[in-house]
Amino acid sequence: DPEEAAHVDGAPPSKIAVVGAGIGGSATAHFLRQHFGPEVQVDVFEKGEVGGRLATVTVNHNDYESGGAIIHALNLHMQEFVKQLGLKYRRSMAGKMAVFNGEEVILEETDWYLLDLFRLWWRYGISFIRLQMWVEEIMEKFMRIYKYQAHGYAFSSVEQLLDSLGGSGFINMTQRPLSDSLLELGVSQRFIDEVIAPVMRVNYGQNVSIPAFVGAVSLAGAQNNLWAVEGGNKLVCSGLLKMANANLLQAQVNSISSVHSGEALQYQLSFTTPTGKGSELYDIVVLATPLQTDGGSGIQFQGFPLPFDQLPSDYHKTVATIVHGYLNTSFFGFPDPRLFPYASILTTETPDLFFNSVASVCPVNISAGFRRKQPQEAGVYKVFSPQPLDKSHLKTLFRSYYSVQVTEWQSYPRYCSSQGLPSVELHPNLYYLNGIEWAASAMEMSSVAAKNIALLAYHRWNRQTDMVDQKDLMHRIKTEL
Ligand SMILES: Cc1cc2nc3c(=O)[nH]c(=O)nc-3n(C[C@H](O)[C@H](O)[C@H](O)COP(=O)(O)OP(=O)(O)OC[C@H]3O[C@@H](n4cnc5c(N)ncnc54)[C@H](O)[C@@H]3O)c2cc1C
Ligand SMILES: CC(C)=CCC/C(C)=C/CC/C(C)=C/CSC[C@H](N)C(=O)O
Repeated sequence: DPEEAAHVDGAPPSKIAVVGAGIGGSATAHFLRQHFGPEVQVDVFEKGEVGGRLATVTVNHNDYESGGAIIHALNLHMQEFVKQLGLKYRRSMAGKMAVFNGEEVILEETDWYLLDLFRLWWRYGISFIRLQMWVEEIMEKFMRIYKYQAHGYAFSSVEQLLDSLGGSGFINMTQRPLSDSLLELGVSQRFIDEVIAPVMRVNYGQNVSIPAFVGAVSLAGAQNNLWAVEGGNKLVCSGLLKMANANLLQAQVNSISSVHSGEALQYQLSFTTPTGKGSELYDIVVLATPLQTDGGSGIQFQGFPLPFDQLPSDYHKTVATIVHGYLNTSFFGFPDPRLFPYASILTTETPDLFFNSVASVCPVNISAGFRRKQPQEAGVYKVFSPQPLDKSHLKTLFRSYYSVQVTEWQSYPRYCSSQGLPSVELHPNLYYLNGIEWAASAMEMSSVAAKNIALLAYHRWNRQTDMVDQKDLMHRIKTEL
């Protein structure tokens, strides 16, 4: 029982560990400092690079996002971090988009908004209006989290959090395929195949049977109000760690054991640093890393049972290939590259198609007079694919190239609508931030989870049960003094 956590009443924790310095771990360190105050020691363990899945690669003296790239205009935690850290916004320059079915471009954006609308209506009826309204409604409900968190409310599970935002409707959305929800909404099968499936492929590398909740987040990520952080999104992570006055330890955590001394429960973290092995005791531990069996954190848990029979299932592999070269526009039906008008190409679910998307990308420092290269010039492109591209794939997509850089990501959960959502409270004072990714994986989801876990840890430590899993929060907040 989490409320049984044993510590001397009234005494604050002296040491807290956070495992992982991606956006989730860095934001957790920041919020823990906010809630527990300046005295507590916050140690952040990171086995790789600060930023985790937010990372850049350098091409020709410019840096490009190879992991998490875009942020929604209504992602308020990310917005607030950027403001507090004195960083700058970079508007996402999407450019024109097209959908390719392996043989030809079947759908394209033009310079004429009204023409685009007319074409959408002609081809799909009012599906796109229904879809837009559906995504807007979900976003509006999602935004409630900021109010609840600002008032200090926390949730003990992802289900409780989602329930407070959108009731059983949101929880159902994590359990049913996106395609079912959209068909029920009156969206046509053709629209699902030609528009929705390509968006799911570019964003989550998966198909329209992923759960409706993550599907809606993915569709929000296809709207045109997106931005990124000037200089690279990972700057938020290093900035938050600094602002939190956290100790960053370059170390891989190998095991976490529970240690009881009298009334008190603590956790012993054993870890490996570049110079040797070590171990430390902590009052509170936050795991801000995926815990899946294959390629996950590799942490062993000793002395206490975990609240799941088995670790959450595997993550999906996404390969991000950044190519500096000349796009082979003939492959898309444009023998003359000067007539190729698109900045990004999405793809339909087509057997034998080896890539999910290819897009001309902007460097993270766009202010230095950037101009998107024309297809007849050498440019920098990002290809997402489920498997690494071989030479023949590269030859198909590019006439020639100067450089190729490959990042193989364990990117997001392999979503399936029958899986449940894992617990985020693993044992008293031991929390699992990335449980939220099984609802949807995005920078803002990890940030929302970070705030929730910092609040939850604080309320559990201080036994403030009236601040956890409260019902009817909208009404409560309105009537609070
Ligand atoms: C290719 C790609 C594109 C994406 N695009 C977007 C996008 O455009 N917009 C968006 O919002 N989201 C996007 N995402 C998702 C987003 O990047 C993630 O949801 C988010 O970055 C997850 O952050 P996190 O801190 O929770 O996890 P991570 O970033 O994975 O951080 C976990 C950290 O823990 C460390 N770690 C693991 N085990 C240990 C251990 N035992 N000891 C010490 N350290 C350990 C890891 O090295 C890692 O740094 C994308 C992801 C990928 C892969
Ligand atoms: C969490 C909420 C409410 C909204 C987030 C919307 C958002 C930004 C979703 C993005 C999801 C995602 C995992 C995108 C990956 S690929 C991004 C891009 N197409 C690229 O080319 O890198």
